[in-house]
Amino acid sequence: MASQLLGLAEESGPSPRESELAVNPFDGLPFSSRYYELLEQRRALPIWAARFIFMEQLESSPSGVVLVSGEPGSGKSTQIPQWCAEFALARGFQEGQVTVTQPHPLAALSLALRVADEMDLTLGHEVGYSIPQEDCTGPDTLLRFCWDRLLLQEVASTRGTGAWGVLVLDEAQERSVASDLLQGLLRNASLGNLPGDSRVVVVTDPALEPKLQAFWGNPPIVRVPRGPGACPTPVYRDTVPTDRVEAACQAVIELCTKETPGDVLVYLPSEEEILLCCESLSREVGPLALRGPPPRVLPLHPGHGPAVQAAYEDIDLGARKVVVTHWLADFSFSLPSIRHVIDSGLELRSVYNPQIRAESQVLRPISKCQAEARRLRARGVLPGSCLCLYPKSFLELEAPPLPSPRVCEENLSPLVLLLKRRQIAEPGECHFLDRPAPEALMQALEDLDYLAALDDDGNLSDLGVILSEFPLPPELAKALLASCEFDCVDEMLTLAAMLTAAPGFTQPPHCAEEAALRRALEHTDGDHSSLIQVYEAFIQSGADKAWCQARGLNWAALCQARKLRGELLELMQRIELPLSQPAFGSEQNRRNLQKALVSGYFLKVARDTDGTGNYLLLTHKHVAQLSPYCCYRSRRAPARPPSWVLYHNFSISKDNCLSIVSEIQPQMLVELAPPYFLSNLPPSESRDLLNQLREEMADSSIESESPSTQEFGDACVLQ
Ligand SMILES: Nc1ncnc2c1ncn2[C@@H]1O[C@H](COP(=O)(O)OP(=O)(O)OP(=O)(O)O)[C@@H](O)[C@H]1O
Repeated sequence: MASQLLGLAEESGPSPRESELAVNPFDGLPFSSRYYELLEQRRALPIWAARFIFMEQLESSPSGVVLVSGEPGSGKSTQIPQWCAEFALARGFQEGQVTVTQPHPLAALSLALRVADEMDLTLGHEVGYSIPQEDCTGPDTLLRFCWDRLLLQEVASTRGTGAWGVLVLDEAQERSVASDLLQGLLRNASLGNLPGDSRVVVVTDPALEPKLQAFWGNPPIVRVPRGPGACPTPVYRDTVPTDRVEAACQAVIELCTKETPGDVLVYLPSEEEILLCCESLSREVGPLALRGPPPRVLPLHPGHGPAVQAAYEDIDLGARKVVVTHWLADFSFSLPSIRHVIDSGLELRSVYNPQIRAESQVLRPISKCQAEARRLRARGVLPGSCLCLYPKSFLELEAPPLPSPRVCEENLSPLVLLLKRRQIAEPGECHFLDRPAPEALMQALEDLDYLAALDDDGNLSDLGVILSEFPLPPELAKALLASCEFDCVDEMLTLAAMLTAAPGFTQPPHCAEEAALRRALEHTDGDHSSLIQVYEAFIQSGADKAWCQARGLNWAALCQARKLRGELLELMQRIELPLSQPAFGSEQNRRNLQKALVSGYFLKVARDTDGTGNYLLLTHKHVAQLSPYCCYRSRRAPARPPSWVLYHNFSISKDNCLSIVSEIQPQMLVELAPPYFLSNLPPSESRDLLNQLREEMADSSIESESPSTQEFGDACVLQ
């Protein structure tokens, strides 16, 4: 037994005198008093009772796989990684470090902070984390928390060591694409870098246990016993409120005025509603005549960044915390002080439709498993409450039992590119927990083929190999590669970072002054150039937060874009791609940028056929409008909207809109898109126009090598 070998302080529970002598086996330093303070809390977690059995199963599992199943908050995410580290330490870390995956980057960061504290080790040294644009690990890191998508990217590309002694796949019930795929690959033993005597621990909510048990072929299961304390019986509303934010605010105020003790957790469907609710509560709870200090209202969603950690802190002792969140806190972020839950029963999720290559924001009931997880958040020794802002029949009739597998709801092109990368598996053959729809896989293969990422045999081409190195959607990676050819790498790097970090305006300006400041950042060439202009102005401002606030820009997202840009630049230098000097603003640069963009985004082109602002998408007969934040709509004296546009996103939710849009010339499309893509377009007036243009351009290039065809002629190297 690993822990017996180590004789860890946890086993014996030393007296204060003994504790002065106990030494942390991971860094050789004496344990601090904080370690013992946290050890008391750890011992009180339900999972502590399963410690012995877990260590035994980890040691002796015939397949090397152990399944851990337990309710939210029972201590799985914080304790299992530490026990795995003890196991690996007893074996001298011969097989490599312990890697723990999380489906949300913020959860990986937050857990690394907590576990480093509990283990009395230094974050960034023995315990680290890897999330987008932040690698807080070092050569001494023994235990790493990692966003699951990053790990998948690491094992598929040449980045990272890829070796681990124990791999913990946490929160399997969330069904992220990366977690499902990693399980499929491990199950097939398709990962060449899987070391000989390594272990895999899959951690889940009990609701997914039977499915995982069958998938993994009956591995040993460690079931975490139920914790002490009662779980409140949910109280249901008779109807679903028309204004969820208002209903949630009123319920919080009622709890506050009744002075019912305990922190409150509010679940709303979207980030937008979380922000509205926080604003409204901050206004309304201040004037309440309460005995203690006013409640602290805290948002908990990905856009709030590392500040979400405040939900765990007790800065203002005695002040009630009201944490407003969404699906992010269904299974992650166990806050022990919560006693009251207010649940809207809904979630807003982005769902991809491969047939029309569009994202839609779908407002839907949460699964029964999520509803139960939310209710369990109010469990505790003190009496709690769970108010459901919907009738009991609502979820009984409409909700699925488990969260939907994301592999059935996301664009699979990046996934297929990764699978093809190390010939890990043919996407059609990979062992998925739930198979994605065949048409979704077909669309992904078709798109990769159009992007020239595949060769004639359907394997990854040389270009495809380079594309797979980038942590970007394939079309954006292609545009970045094309920028090497068209001498606009500097600008495209900025654009790739800005499109990924998405720091654009998402709310209307608050006042005339803000609107004027925003207008000054708009570029006549379209939204893509505006994004570059915003980034450059942000850097010139010295990355100033107040500068961003005055313009309604997300400062944290812009900082993230700056980091990502640096990361992409480093990657390009490492794989020795040619770079080019900045030239933003020149006419030549303008054209080059358009060419690079069209090279990657030719699949996302639309045409306004009659000047009314109704755009017909080229790849299928769908009509869309420009987003309200598009620069062509906010111009003071709008000229006729551009006829041909290239867009970054098409969303078919409430607004059916194209966002991040720039004008293009159809000639450029004819030159830069693969000819068979144009031939395969569904019949339309636009396709006829393009084919006509192609013939004319072919004729004129035979007659004379005109400057324009010469200019486009060098463009097909990447096809
Ligand atoms: N980031 C953190 N900061 C401070 N304390 C934390 C943090 N994460 C967890 N804890 C503490 O550890 C306890 C156990 O949480 P843990 O995340 O291990 O449970 P879990 O079973 O994994 O639940 P979930 O499935 O919700 O993640 C919490 O009740 C809380 O006291």
